[in-house]
Amino acid sequence: MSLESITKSRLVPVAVIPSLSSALPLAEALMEAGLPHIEVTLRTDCALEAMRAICKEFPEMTIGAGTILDATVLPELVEMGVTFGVSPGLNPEVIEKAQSLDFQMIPGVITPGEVERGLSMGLKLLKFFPAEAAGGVKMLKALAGPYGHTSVQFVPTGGINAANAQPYLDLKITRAIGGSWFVDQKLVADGDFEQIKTLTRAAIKLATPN
Ligand SMILES: O=C(O)C(=O)C[C@H](O)[C@H](O)COP(=O)(O)O
Repeated sequence: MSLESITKSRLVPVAVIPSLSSALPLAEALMEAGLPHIEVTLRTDCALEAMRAICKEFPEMTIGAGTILDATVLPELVEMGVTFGVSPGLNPEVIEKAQSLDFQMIPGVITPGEVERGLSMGLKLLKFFPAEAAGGVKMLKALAGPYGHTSVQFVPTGGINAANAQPYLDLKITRAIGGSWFVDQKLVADGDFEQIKTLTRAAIKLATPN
């Protein structure tokens, strides 16, 4: 499976799943709202099981794993049908292992040095993280100067919400934006999937090009 639905919607939902019982209702809410993909962060004990359940019940969804901090988890992700991985930083060991498994990683970068490290490893899609704290749209625009003519694109993530998303989306170098504001951890924990659907529909409206 490709990243087609991410490229089309320009939106990556970054979810923290507190308990296994929330996994399928969350995936269903995203599907019903019109977003057939999810990034599940590896920050909770049930994250792997949650991804396995979503892969099984929603084979039409594109599933990604977030917060990949070491390479050892990668074979299991591939085996269960996860399509892409996201990490807060660029860890060459993780990238090399992912490449050997033909698994797409979207590592986090901020600085020109990190961008070039990614380029030298053949990566075309990088996460700009933590976007707001690291200079936001201004920083990303500055990076678009020397790197805009290459084929690299970014997924700005970190501190992005409905109020500040638009200027990121307006940049050609932005493939998609990532965020948790419409799949908020508290809403997931409270089981408020109706509100998640409402926020997701609004986020899709904001991000999807006309
Ligand atoms: O751990 C990862 O691999 C991540 O993907 C980090 C997340 O992108 C951000 O934690 C989301 O940031 P917020 O939208 O501000 O909640």
